[in-house]
Amino acid sequence: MTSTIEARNVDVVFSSGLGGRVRKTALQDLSLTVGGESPSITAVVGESGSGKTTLTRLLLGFQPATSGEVMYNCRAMSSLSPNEVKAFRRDVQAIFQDPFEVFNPFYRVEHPLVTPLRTFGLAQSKAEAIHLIEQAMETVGLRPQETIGKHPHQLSGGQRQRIMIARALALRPSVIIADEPVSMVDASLRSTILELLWKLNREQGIALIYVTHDLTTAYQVAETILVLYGGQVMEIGSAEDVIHRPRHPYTRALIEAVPSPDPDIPWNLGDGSDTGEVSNMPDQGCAFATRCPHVMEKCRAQRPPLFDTDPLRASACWMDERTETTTAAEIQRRAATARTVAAE
Ligand SMILES: Nc1ncnc2c1ncn2[C@@H]1O[C@H](COP(=O)(O)OP(=O)(O)OP(=O)(O)O)[C@@H](O)[C@H]1O
Repeated sequence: MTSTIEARNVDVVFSSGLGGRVRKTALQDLSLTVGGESPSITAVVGESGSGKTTLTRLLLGFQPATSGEVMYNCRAMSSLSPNEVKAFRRDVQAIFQDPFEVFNPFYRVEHPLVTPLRTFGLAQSKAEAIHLIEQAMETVGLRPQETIGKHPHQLSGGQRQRIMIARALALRPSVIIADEPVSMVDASLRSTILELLWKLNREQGIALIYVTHDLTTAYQVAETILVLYGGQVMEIGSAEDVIHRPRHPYTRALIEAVPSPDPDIPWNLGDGSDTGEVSNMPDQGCAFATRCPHVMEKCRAQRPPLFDTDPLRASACWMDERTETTTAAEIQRRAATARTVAAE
């Protein structure tokens, strides 16, 4: 059983301009529960300005609700004592979009990991902190001996993002809120990091909120999808229902806007399949039409049509390689190899 965070009918209204006369409702009547008995992955999907960052800040306790309440383990966040707030700060971790912004360029990359371990009393000495950091780095596929001691600019964007995930992990959280964690990494690393988040949920029972503008990656990893527009929940339901049986016109419009690798083949709507399995997807849509385990299976099988259509997107499927940096040339090389396999 993990901790529970619950937003109950929350409004967030910002006042700005002269005398605070300009009012903007960033979230309206929003309710959402994560964690609890069966911790899962909840994706919050919305376009720019829909209120994703405001929701992230609200759930992290950085943004007060104008009305409604955010509960942490059934207690109103606004009523937590300083010690309870400290426990919350360890238990609920965040991963942000830009892994460079979080680092201080003057410190070595392990600095933002050592400090919270000491602050939260999880390590009694620097040596113990380093040991915990090494473990967390290994969990996220980093080699500690090649990482510790470096400065942020000496690592790739993907490595920096994994350090941030390692930082979150080292604090043994029960909830992680990942705000656009893959929007600044390339296609290949995107899959690796999404798979990593997926594993953290499955193997360590961490509840995850995955905030994204990208419906396709939401579908790949999440059990529940919440569609946000103009600060309001347009739709919330199981990933299968939201994608295959969208109820709200806005959700349908979002789905229809997802580009297919083959422009002549629609992504998924229209064939009436209700199986819950993803068999209604055209082969060419594999990279975006499948959820995490299916993606891995299909891509390990190197399905030829996928690689013929769009090498860049297809590269997102290479889940079993922990690629540190993937250049465009490498993607082309992989696509060429796949085409050769297809020809044989
Ligand atoms: N501090 C603030 N003061 C006034 N308005 C704000 C403030 N923060 C956010 N807003 C407004 O609230 C709305 C939601 O903003 P928010 O940053 O949550 O959206 P978002 O979905 O995260 O967008 P993006 O994907 O572009 O980051 C926007 O219209 C924004 O201009």
